[in-house]
Amino acid sequence: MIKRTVRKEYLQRRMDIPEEDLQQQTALMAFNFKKLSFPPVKFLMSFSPLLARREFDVSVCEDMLKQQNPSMQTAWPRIEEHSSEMEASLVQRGGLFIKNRFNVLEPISGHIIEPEMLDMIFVPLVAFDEKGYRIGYGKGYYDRYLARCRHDIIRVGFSFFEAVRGIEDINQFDVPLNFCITPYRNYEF
Ligand SMILES: Nc1nc2c(c(=O)[nH]1)N(C=O)[C@@H](CNc1ccc(C(=O)N[C@@H](CCC(=O)O)C(=O)O)cc1)CN2
Ligand SMILES: Nc1ncnc2c1ncn2[C@@H]1O[C@H](COP(=O)(O)OP(=O)(O)OP(=O)(O)O)[C@@H](O)[C@H]1O
Repeated sequence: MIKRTVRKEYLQRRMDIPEEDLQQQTALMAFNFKKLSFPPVKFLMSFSPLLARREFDVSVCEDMLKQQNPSMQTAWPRIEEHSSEMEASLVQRGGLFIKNRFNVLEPISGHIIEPEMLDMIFVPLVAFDEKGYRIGYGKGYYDRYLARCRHDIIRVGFSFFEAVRGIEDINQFDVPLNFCITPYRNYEF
């Protein structure tokens, strides 16, 4: 299947999940995330989920990582006005967030850190395949950003659904995940 077809199908499947199942699956995914062990994480880039579009709520997983890495600092993506670039903005507790043009909450204060600083990144996705390639909303923000990160950054995705068999139109810009957490299992690529 090609990205466009998979994107459409999985966005719809996500919207069709009943609310009570969503909560249960979120709990299972947090439980699965907890089973993984990672090297020390000093800087994490998380994301503010678009709950209306049924993105996975990463906050519990952020808290788990913070417990394991008490000095960890968390950054959130801030998109640029006139390009398809984004930056990691480091925010302290109580920092202010405001909705951007895609309705995503992003920090208005905080300072931008270099992508090379990040040890781990939670990557939003619509679907992923058996090799760890992911599909987002199709704007390429994450592929552009991941190209600027260290090669050993740990890329973690979360999906309510299992991997699709294979995405046909993968290109040289697509950066695969290292892990994808689903309610049923953890994938490691
Ligand atoms: N929670 C979250 N934060 C994120 C992303 C994301 O996918 N999820 N991004 C990942 O890139 C970046 C923001 N980019 C986004 C790009 C498109 C849409 C989106 O909803 N697109 C609509 C079309 C909207 C339009 O064109 O006006 C769509 O797909 O229907 C959302 C975020 C950075 N932050
Ligand atoms: N590193 C890059 N440099 C230049 N263009 C890029 C880069 N990465 C992706 N693109 C372009 O961005 C567009 C969107 O890519 P793609 O369809 O893979 O997005 P996506 O992975 O679904 O979205 P996202 O990364 O925002 O979640 C494509 O036209 C792709 O060629």
